[in-house]
Amino acid sequence: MNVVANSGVLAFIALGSNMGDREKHLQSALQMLGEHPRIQVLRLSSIYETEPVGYLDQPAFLNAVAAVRTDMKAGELLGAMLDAELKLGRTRDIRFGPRTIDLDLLLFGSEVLTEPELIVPHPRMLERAFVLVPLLDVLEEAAVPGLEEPLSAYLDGLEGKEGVTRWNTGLTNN
Ligand SMILES: Nc1ncnc2c1ncn2[C@@H]1O[C@H](COP(=O)(O)OP(=O)(O)OP(=O)(O)O)[C@@H](O)[C@H]1O
Ligand SMILES: Nc1nc2c(c(=O)[nH]1)N=C(CO)CN2
Repeated sequence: MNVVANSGVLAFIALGSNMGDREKHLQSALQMLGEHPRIQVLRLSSIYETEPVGYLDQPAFLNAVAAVRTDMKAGELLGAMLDAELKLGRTRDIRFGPRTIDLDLLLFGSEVLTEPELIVPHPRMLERAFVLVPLLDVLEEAAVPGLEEPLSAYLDGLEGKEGVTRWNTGLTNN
């Protein structure tokens, strides 16, 4: 266990992979986040296999969401996430295209940030069933700032949610 204990901010991170050993990439990213001295991984959603969205000519993804606690600022947490992506061989070629690992910061407590390099809540999360389905697995105490309806109502209205199916896995955060 690390130093964060019960203080700090509750944040939610989306994980996605559609290249190589997808499950291993999710597992490694989660492990790297958990080994960071200022990040405590609290919960991991179920893993979902999801049809690609945005750029369609690419393999299916595995997606999940982790709930973490940190005493870092949002920008510092994003830095740790980018480090983990780089260590796992992430390159940025095609926008919305294939990737070994993608880590997106969905929510950081109730903060609203609009810097170009960090927008929170994540600007596309409400349009993405591959984010909302796992987020609803782990979201308990966190509210999403600025919502007019419960998060599940946004998922109900989305096309493409049939493309999100539970993936049988032993992957767990325990
Ligand atoms: N909430 C956020 N989470 C992660 N990155 C963000 C966020 N807001 C802004 N960014 C910026 O977006 C940049 C590009 O991110 P990335 O390459 O992961 O985009 P993408 O995965 O192709 O698209 P998407 O963000 O729609 O998933 C990052 O370098 C980061 O600075
Ligand atoms: N199903 C799915 N589709 C995507 C994903 C993803 O994680 N899952 N990530 C993207 C890049 O932002 C673009 N499209």
